[in-house]
Amino acid sequence: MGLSEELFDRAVKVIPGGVNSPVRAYGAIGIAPRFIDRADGCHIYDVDGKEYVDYIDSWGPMILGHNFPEVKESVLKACEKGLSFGCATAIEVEMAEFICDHIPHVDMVRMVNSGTEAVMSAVRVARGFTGKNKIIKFAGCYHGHSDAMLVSAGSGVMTSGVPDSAGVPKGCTEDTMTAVYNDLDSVRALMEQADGQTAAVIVEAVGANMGVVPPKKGFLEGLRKLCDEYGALLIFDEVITGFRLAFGGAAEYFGVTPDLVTYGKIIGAGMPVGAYGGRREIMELVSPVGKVYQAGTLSGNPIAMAAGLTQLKYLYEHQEIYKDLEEKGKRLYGGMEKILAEKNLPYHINHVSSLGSLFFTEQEVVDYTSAKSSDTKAFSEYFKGMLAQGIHMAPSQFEAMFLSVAHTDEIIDQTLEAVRNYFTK
Ligand SMILES: Cc1ncc(COP(=O)(O)O)c(C=O)c1O
Ligand SMILES: N[C@H](C=O)CCC(=O)O
Repeated sequence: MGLSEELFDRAVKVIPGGVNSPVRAYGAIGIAPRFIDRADGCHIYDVDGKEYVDYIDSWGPMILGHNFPEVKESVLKACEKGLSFGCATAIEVEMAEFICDHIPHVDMVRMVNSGTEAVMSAVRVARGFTGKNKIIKFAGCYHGHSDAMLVSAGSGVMTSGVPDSAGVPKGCTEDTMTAVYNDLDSVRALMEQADGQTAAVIVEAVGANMGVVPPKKGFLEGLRKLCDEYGALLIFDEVITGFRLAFGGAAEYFGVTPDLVTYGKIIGAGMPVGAYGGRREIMELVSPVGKVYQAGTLSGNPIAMAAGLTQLKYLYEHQEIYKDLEEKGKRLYGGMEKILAEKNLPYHINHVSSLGSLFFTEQEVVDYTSAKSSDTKAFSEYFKGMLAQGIHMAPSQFEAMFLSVAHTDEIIDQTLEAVRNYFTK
């Protein structure tokens, strides 16, 4: 028994499921999770001293790779001044100015501590602004674990086969309507049903919590039009795509402008941060200027701001990174597609730039239903086969693989070799 197994045995006695977030528990895999000691570049090391190529990247924020020197230094420097003041700071103003100066659809932004908080707050603002209550989300899209969003959610909710959560009163979700991803007719039907009472449509512009599901051509543009037609706000949840697909996130990548946007872990470079922002007239409704209450003791934490701002500035000044990530994505996911074809395997790869998923299904995956047709047992065997070869991926069929600039061509080719080995059984 290794140290990870020993730690897991101890953990399950004192932490529900032994983990602080469900998907980490390897629930669908049936082995103890790897307990991680440290990470550097594209590698992660477990407590047993094993090295893995990491394709989780802390679920997205490590765009520059783990332990990126400038980010680490900024954190150490900020720590010397104190860890938290619960008061206004210069760095949070700098962070907000930087985002507002460089993201055209963000005039004002409010920092929070997680993606969950960002979405919960954005939805509240959308309701406050429009004076309407109904929200449309998409089956298989995950927007964190606030009560109103735990309806047909993706990510860990999908992996564990729990369609909704216990403990969420019916009243909290009765205004949440669920549409089919990539299906504009389903959105129009709900808008009609809501009879002018839709406050907002919230969408992951690239679905990344039912595995990676790209928007079909015209889908995001269609959402924009429907929102305008029915007087609803369009919210892009860019917790995964923001500053990753392009500096301006999915909005820039696909050329569609949302009214509100939510960010998460990426703007903290891995520190616990979230943010929501958008047009001035909407954001001016947020307390203390407006009537929509939202607060947070640790919001705008100076250490998190230092890490995040350093990463954002680096990304902005080195935008060639986005072309590089696109190329890396083609090399990895395109390479996997070729291996599947070589081996006559009917499975599907979906990818958008650095995000990708291999689905163990013969169906093209375009929405929640087709994602769910995947053979999760086959995924689980594949996961174990890749882990044994030193490749660390999300332990669920319904999560994305994340590339960083630290994944070199050589590392990607080694990963492809591991994929080929696995399928040469
Ligand atoms: C698209 C999306 N929105 C919201 C969240 C919630 O963020 P957090 O886990 O930081 O609360 C996540 C991930 O967890 C996410 O992927
Ligand atoms: N899919 C989630 C984030 O994007 C997984 C992270 C978590 O919930 O722990």
